Amino acid sequence: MADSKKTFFDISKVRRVFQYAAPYKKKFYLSVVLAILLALITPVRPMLIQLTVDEYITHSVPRMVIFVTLIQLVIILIETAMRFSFSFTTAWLGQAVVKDMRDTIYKKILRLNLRQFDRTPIGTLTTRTINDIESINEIFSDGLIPIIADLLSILCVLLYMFWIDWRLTLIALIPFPIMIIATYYFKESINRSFFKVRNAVAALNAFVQEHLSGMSVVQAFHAEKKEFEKFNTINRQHRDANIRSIFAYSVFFPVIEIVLALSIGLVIWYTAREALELKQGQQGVIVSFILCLNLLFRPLRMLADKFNTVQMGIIASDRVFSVMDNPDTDVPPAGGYRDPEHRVAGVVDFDRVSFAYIEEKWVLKELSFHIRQGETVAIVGHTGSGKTTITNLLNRFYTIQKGTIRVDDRDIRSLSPEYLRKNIGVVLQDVFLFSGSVLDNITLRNPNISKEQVIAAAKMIDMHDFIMRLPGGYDYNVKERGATLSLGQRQLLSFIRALLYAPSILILDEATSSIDTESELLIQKATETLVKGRTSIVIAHRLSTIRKADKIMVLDKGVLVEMGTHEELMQQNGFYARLHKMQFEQQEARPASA
Ligand SMILES: Nc1ncnc2c1ncn2[C@@H]1O[C@H](COP(=O)(O)OP(=O)(O)OP(=O)(O)O)[C@@H](O)[C@H]1O
Repeated sequence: MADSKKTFFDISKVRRVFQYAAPYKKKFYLSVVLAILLALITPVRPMLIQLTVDEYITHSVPRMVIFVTLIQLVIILIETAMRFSFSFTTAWLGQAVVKDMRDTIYKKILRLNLRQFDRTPIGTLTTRTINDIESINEIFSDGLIPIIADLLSILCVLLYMFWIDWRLTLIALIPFPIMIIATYYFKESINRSFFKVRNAVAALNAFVQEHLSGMSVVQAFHAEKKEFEKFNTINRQHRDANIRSIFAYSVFFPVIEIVLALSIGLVIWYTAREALELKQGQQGVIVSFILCLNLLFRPLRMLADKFNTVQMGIIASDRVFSVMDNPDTDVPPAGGYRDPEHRVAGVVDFDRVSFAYIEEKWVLKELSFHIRQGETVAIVGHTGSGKTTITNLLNRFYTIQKGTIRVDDRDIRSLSPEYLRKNIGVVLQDVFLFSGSVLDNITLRNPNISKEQVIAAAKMIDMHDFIMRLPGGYDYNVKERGATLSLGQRQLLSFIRALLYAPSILILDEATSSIDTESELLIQKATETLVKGRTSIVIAHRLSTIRKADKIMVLDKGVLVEMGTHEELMQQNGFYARLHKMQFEQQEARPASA
């Protein structure tokens, strides 16, 4: 709530949101002009009604009654057309702004440093991109411009009323303080419940999203009942928050009706009294005032709601701008070195590198090693020893705190990340597949890679026949009807991807388990094809890879404890030999469990 108060009239935020409407100036000015015209046309009908009653009905001029009624009809048609254009223009403006803002924020998210994704739950960024930006849309379609239009209409009607009879207007406005007080309490109450509803929706979203992803764990551990209870609690909070806001509306609208009835009653009472005293007709004024009061109350009733909408929009814009202004992007300020003509040779140096994801909790400590061009290096070590971290750092997904990482003798901090990453191919352990065809998942929709090239690469690692056996072959939708590919098959798809990008340096995180025999053999062969002729860093779990590696690096708690060939390290009978005994002898006994 404090947050909402702080940002309510933050003009700088409103201005910044409206900057996004700058490319659509014509639509913006059109909506302002329409708002003014609508305000000016609002008192015309009461005016004509008063004229009809006082002049033509009282003095029995039926021809003129029909004529003025026809004029009224035309005015109603014009007003309706203008109202339609106004609603359409403001909604159009909102949608155009929302589209541009979504593009901007998504572009920004794509460039954020990976560290940001460790800190911010994915759900939060989804909310920023979808829900918060939708609230900003409402600043245009239901908020600021409609508020200005309504206030102008109210002003015009009031001016007309004062012009007709200022005393009667003041009488009619006597019950207004009740309405102002009711509006204030309504606004506060709706605001509070709106926040609660929003939080409840976010909680529901997060809960369902997380638990659907982890459904196998829920079912495997028979946690359905507990999970349902948790869901039920959040669902109840959601219902209660909604009911609170429904209650506020249910009280507010009847109160406004009462105030309107009081005003009309006062107008009739006062004019009737005057008419009796002064013996003169006031029919036209009464009819016209009743219509004016209706025209006054209609926008007033919705004003509190619209103020809330603007307030929510401004709070949402604050959140969206905080993502847009996040300085932690991966593009170095000075651009960085690139050489589009040549690939890097693939010499890698880590020079006394220390790194911590979280301050002072060192994951890598004073790590130094040298990898020659074309060499295959296997990294082994216990889980959590820092193997994946080394590959993250080489890709510059994170920035090191101490030491230097060099590729071909150039500090990677001086290289453009795009150039660096173009030269590094990555095959992850758990390959993420986007919904789409096998082909799209291999090429990542890069138009420079033809289907023929993909087929040639697939043939190189014996995957072509497997893909052709899928329904639709290369067009098979990998996520269709939940028929996803196995871990090994997914990894093989990313082998094809790596082959196509022909990187100078290859990073391969071998899958540890659940690989069927066929995929295991294919992966072994594909690995041999892939590492040939390029510098390769393999986070190794397979004996075949480790034995054939030119060099094995043994990591323990972020420290390089041993380095050498398999034979050398076995002879040393140290950490590697023990690790080998523990992990790999068992594996050797059953090399490819199905
Ligand atoms: N994004 C992160 N934020 C904070 N800490 C992290 C992050 N990623 C990894 N760590 C921590 O850094 C340490 C090294 O992790 P890393 O993933 O490099 O180990 P690993 O040797 O590759 O392990 P595994 O064999 O299980 O994949 C671990 O203690 C881990 O908890």
